[in-house]
Amino acid sequence: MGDLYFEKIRGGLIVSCQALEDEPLHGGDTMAKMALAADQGGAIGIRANSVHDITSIKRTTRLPIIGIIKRDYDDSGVYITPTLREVRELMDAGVDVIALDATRSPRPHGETLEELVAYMKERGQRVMADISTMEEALYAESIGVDCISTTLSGYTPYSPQQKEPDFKLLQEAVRSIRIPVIGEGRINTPEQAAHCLKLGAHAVVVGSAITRPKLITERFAVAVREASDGEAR
Ligand SMILES: CC(=O)N[C@H](C=O)[C@@H](O)[C@H](O)[C@H](O)COP(=O)(O)O
Repeated sequence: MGDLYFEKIRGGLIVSCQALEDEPLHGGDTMAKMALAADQGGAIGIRANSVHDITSIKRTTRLPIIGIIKRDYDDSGVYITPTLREVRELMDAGVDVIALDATRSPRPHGETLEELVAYMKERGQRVMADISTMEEALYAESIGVDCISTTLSGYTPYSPQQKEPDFKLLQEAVRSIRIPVIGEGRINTPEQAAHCLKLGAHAVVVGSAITRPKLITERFAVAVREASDGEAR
């Protein structure tokens, strides 16, 4: 029998509920309320950052959780679940899947992706590899992760920098990889989310377009300003 988790999320929308310290919605039970709204709106899963948010989301909804801990270490650009310390914290909190940076960038303290994946798999923990290129996707699959997500395309210097989701990477990954491929990153409209599924994504993760009102407001504000400048001319 296949993994029930992947059956449950097949063809569904996962909502990323995150607000960092410098964001207006950070703190309290705000992300739990976001997760409840996502649940009521038809999401089939949540992606969340930090033990605090994960614990409060678990009190509010029973949706399965992809957990991460974003932590900056001085010597590294790797910030999504960078080291064993964050992996252990997430395993103690209990999440359905741990997502981690699976790019080529060196990790803090000389730790390696391979070691972290082996640690989790030995303990029966599902792992999602956040990748930015096909090479990283293939490597992550070869070391035994359970699924990959296109999360980091556009966030490494060697991946395409674009406003749109990386449909090309998604499509190539779906063609070449046997484990589930999740579409994630800059999916800003329902049409783009649907397109990811048409390309063969197992599920999609949408964050900012649903749970970051400051960014959503900025998009409207820019459009309105440009329209009113056009009128004035
Ligand atoms: C690059 C990075 O740090 N991505 C983070 C990963 O957890 C989140 O900040 C994103 O919100 C998430 O990936 C969903 O993407 P978007 O918000 O574009 O829908």
